[in-house]
Amino acid sequence: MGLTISTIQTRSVHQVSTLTPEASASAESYVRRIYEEVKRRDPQEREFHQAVKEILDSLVPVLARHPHYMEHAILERLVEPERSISFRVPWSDDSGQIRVNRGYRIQFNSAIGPYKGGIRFHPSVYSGIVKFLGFEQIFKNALTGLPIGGGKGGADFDPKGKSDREIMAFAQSFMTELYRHIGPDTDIPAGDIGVGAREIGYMFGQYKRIRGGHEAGVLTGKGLLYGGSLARKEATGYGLVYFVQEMLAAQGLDFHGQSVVVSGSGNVSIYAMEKAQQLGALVVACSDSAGYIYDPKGINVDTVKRLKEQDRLRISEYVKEHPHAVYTEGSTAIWTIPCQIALPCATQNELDEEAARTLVAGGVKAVGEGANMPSTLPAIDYFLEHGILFAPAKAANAGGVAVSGLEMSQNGMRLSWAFEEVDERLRQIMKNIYRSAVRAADEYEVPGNLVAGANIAGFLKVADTMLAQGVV
Ligand SMILES: NC(=O)C1=CN([C@@H]2O[C@H](COP(=O)(O)OP(=O)(O)OC[C@H]3O[C@@H](n4cnc5c(N)ncnc54)[C@H](O)[C@@H]3O)[C@@H](O)[C@H]2O)C=CC1
Ligand SMILES: O=C(O)CCC(=O)C(=O)O
Repeated sequence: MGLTISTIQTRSVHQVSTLTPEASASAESYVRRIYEEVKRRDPQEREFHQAVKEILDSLVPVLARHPHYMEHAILERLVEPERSISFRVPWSDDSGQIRVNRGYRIQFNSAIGPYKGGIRFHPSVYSGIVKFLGFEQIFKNALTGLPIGGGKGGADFDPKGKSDREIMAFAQSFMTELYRHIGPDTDIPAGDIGVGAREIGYMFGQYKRIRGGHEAGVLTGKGLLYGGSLARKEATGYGLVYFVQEMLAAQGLDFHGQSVVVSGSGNVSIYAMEKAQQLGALVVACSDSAGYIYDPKGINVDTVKRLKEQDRLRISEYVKEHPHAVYTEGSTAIWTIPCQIALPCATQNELDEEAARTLVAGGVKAVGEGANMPSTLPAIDYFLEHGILFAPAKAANAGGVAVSGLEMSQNGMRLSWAFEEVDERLRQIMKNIYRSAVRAADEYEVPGNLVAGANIAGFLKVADTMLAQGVV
């Protein structure tokens, strides 16, 4: 079915017809000043600058219409974490050698609830990555409608090639410092890249050992045997597809019969592929950091699950079992495969402007971000300018943290909901997020621009709460 979006959009939404030029100019110069100050303070934190810029560009019409947010220095306060913790993580490897990594927890904003956000173990982790992720989490968590603030953590530890014992030693040492900063009512970490049920299990065990008792609600993404929620594992990927489903439905489209490319082959990617296939899509490609596989018959998700979740092998192994599929070295070339729906689910900045041009030339109709900040700012602009339906990460991948919120509720009530019940709540939350983003985009006269809509809707909730709580 054909698809057109009548107005040309970009991320920057500076022209709002109902505002005076003076109000817009004053808001623009204010956000420019904030952005320059963020860069001056921490010049090396490029990913954080990018995340801040995306939000600030969206907020110009809000600030122009409601200058009291400027008067109360809401943005100055929002871009500064409430607390940044960085710590030493010593551990010994299987040869007995002592190694040292750096751990982080950024407690960014607790206006609407306790800090909530995942932990990433990856060699690229540094303050700029943890801060961008924590900053995104503030607005994403607000969009879920649940009472959770924004935080994020991680370490520059590389889990690749490590034995199970080494992973446990690292996770225990990480928690031996982290435990004093977290708790079911203060800060509730979960997984992210390199941190899944295994790592959460080791961290939970260590927390319990240090603290005594069984505070189930201190971590989410736990195993089902000790307080985990059904459907948390599936939640980010399924939620992404539910969000894109809403976005497609508004244009009279659906997943059925569409060819889909999904980057990554981790937690988000696997369950995005599974749900897209359940809805009748043909998922033809996925990747890992080394390369991608193309399977014209449709990716066998059970094989990917076994290779990645169980055997922890490279995606290149897939072609041994499915010889009609093709493996290609180099992960970013996955975007050269023509598709109708692209779901970047691997990592930040994995989809640049050149990839966006290639996807548009190949006939892409919709892009849904499963990873955090997977598209560069020029790539987002290119999609919006070319009328591509674009589901931004902080709205589209909010299903994971939303079900984490539901896991906290179940832990608090000491009960466990059925898979179908959690899945249905997730579906409803994703619908609500989509509607809030559409409504905010309409209200600020950028209809169809879900980047601006999601940023504005998330911001308003946090900003109004901060106003209500005074200067803290
Ligand atoms: N796990 C969750 O619930 C949520 C995760 N996210 C985001 O989704 C993304 C993926 O996270 P998970 O699936 O949890 O991690 P994961 O560790 O389970 O999987 C990450 C996948 O991405 C691949 N990858 C890493 N770098 C890559 C690269 N440069 N090119 C291609 N593939 C690459 C890895 O090989 C792996 O297959 C991250 O951006 C994360 O922040 C967002 C919301 C929730
Ligand atoms: O489930 C959570 O608390 C964290 C999810 C997360 O890290 C994310 O939304 O990026």
